[in-house]
Amino acid sequence: MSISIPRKKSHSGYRRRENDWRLFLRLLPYARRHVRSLTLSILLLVPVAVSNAVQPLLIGQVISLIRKEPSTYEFLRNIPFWQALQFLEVLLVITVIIRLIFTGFQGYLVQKVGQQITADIRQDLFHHVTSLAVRFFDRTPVGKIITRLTSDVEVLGDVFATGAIGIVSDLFSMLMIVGFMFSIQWQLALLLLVMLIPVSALIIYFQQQYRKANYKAREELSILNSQLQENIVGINVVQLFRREKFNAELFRKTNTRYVKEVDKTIFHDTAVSATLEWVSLVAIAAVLWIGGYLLLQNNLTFGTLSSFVLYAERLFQPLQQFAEKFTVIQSGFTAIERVSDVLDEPIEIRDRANPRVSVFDVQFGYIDEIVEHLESEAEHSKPQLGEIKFEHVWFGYKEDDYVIKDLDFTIHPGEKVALVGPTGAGKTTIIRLLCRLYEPSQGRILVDGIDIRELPQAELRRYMAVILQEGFLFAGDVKSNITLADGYSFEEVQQAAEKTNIAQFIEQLPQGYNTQLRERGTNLSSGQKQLLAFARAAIRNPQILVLDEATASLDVGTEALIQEALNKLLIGRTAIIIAHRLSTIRNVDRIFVLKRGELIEQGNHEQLLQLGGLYATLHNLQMLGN
Ligand SMILES: Nc1ncnc2c1ncn2[C@@H]1O[C@H](COP(=O)(O)OP(=O)(O)OP(=O)(O)O)[C@@H](O)[C@H]1O
Repeated sequence: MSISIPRKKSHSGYRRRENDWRLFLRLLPYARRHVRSLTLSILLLVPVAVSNAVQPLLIGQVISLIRKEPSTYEFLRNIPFWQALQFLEVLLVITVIIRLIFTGFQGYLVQKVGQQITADIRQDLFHHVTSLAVRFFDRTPVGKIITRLTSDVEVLGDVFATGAIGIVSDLFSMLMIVGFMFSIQWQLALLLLVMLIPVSALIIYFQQQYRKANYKAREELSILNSQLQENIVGINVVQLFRREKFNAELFRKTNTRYVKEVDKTIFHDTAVSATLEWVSLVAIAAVLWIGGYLLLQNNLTFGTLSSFVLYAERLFQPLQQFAEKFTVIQSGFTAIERVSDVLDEPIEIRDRANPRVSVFDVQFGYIDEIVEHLESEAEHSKPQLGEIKFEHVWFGYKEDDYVIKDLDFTIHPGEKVALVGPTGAGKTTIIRLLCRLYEPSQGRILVDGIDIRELPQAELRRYMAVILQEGFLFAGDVKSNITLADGYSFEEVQQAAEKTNIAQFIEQLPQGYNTQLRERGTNLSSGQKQLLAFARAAIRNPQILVLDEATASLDVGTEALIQEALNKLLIGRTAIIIAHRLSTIRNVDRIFVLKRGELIEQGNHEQLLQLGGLYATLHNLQMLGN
């Protein structure tokens, strides 16, 4: 178990920082599905922004009116004082009510849409990740994928949940305020505007720094989660080999790095708030200083000065909110960038757009028909389907490092072939290639004369059943672990269990077929898990059966029971059996002996013994062992 996860120096944050605009465009298809709610929520921001900008003006007018200053609007001067005052107060109350109601409703709407968009993205990510080729999972730590699917998507949701979309309204508010200010008194308006420019530049700088730190923090979080996941999954090894202290130290180091990066984000975030805090006070002081001077010179009324004191505060207030939201949006962009990394991961193994053929078209319409056909005639005639052909197949997990070299063989319908060879010879790899979990670098693989790349993957995998050494079980009951949501009836499940001689074992479980299994089947033994894997294969009536060390974890008694069931199951089907214990494959039709990815011997047990090659050596060694 390796705990250290290579830390890429040039992570994609540096490698390819997509510009924000392009990242934003990635959200558009999702936003388009909720276009009405989104438009409404943006439209609602307009009256909120207008009310916000109008309030200081109204307050200034009230003061001017009371002090009978010339800056009072003409039409207010022409109506009785109390009526004018009432008019301004009513307007003020209306603006307050508009802000109150619309802000609340808008917030609710945006959050609701945000949650839906987040759920859509999460769903797409899940679908995409589960469609990716095994190669992707070979190189990507699970924790990293989980972080992207959970917390990165969550951060994206925060963009909506915190109302960061209201950034539009903050911008609009600022524009409205600037407009109103210039309409009242241009010198003071200019003063505030000039102050706004360097402050905005400073904020943009801090935000950029924040973004960089945030990307790194998210990367560290991925590593942290990977370590966590690895330690939990491998808890037995961790405890048996007393790695707790050592792993805790590794974890502490990553944790410290994570906290350091988060600290940086906090620093840049608070730097923005602090800057804005004092700038808004300086702005008020500047307005009072210059405004006071103008007032003393009778170039400014008291009412207008009051309006500007309020404007100075309000101009920086949206900027402050803008900065806060900008921080959330920056994290959101980081999240889109990271989520996009996964979404952009090409699906290496795809079905052809128009698959030319279907394996089921060959002779029968549907697999069950094939099986029915086989079961009725199997005893008497040789099956016609289930041929496997490897044509000069080469393959390497890494480019040019071939682990399968020029494999060229045909397995005839109904033939039972065993793959033997030393550890690492490439036996499992052959199975993976046959199931199209990986694609050959050169050559092709044919099933019943059809190149497997021409077949939809679902059909190919329905045509064959693979039983691995480690049966994987999902959380759920025994029944659903056999059907795997394929719509088989309870009777069929029972029949499959009986066919594989495991019905008795299932009935002994506390609730029989309804016994709940824990995640990864931790409440069953390895042998018991394996038994369920046999039933899972049997119910599917596969034409090709692949057993990869499938009986290795069974005790001798159970193995004999399963072997008997297997013998029945194998009738009329092609089978590939991987086994290390050569005694279990003595009766197969042909044995392929592999060494470093090459097929070096083939024949039946007797022939190979006579040949006196690698098989004979392995056989003799095992005989000595017994
Ligand atoms: N996912 C992988 N990524 C990179 N290399 C791999 C991967 N899986 C297997 N290999 C390498 O490919 C070679 C063949 O492996 P394979 O699992 O096919 O051997 P095998 O014959 O099934 O071995 P065993 O008998 O131990 O199960 C080995 O050298 C192994 O290290």
